[in-house]
Amino acid sequence: MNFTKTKLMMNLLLKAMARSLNLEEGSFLNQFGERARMQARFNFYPRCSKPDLVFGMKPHTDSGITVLLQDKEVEGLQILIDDKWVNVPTIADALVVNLGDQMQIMSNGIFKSPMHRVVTNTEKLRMSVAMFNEPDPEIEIGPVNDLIDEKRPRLYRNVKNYGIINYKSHQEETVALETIQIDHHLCVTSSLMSLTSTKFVLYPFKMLLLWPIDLSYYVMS
Ligand SMILES: O=C(O)CCC(=O)C(=O)O
Ligand SMILES: [Fe+2]
Repeated sequence: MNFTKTKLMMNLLLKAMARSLNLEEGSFLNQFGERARMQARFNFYPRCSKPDLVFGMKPHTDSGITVLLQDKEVEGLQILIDDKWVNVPTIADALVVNLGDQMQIMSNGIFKSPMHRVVTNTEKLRMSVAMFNEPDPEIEIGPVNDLIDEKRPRLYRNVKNYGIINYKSHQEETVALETIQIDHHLCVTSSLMSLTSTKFVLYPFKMLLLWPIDLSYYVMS
């Protein structure tokens, strides 16, 4: 994967996501700033004789927005849907896009940051490449104003350098989002739940998105 091209694709996605919520195109992208971070991680999961005891990667949520190139054949990535771990299918040459906590924050809870993990197996090793795009840690990010109203009050405080908060929570096995969550009356939260359920959506241009979004106007060259 190429850094510049991946960033261009992520920028398009961020604009498309904003438009899908009838927001101004830069509502998410501008919060990433000129000095947004882009990091790559190459994951190697060897075969394991005790896959029921050993994770490839323990359950976590990503911090920003992630584009993942999975192993062509070997499954291993799972996301948590309704308290059940569900395999993310392998599709040759497809990119998996995963939204992290900061997208949940900026969208005031509309886009979900799915809990995910990687399991090992006894037969085959697995590899993946993840590209992580995060807002400039110096920039304060927060829910887009147009997504806050009486029916949908602000769910998160503004925050800077969320990557570090998420990293520390991962080490301590606590939930990072809870540290910046603003608690409201229960009925408000439950009305939001119907909007936020995570789904797999497969698009003709081979992108597997781990959240519901209408990208019908968006064309990849
Ligand atoms: O290897 C994978 O499929 C997922 C890796 C992952 O979740 C991560 O690097 O954050
Ligand atoms: Fe991840």
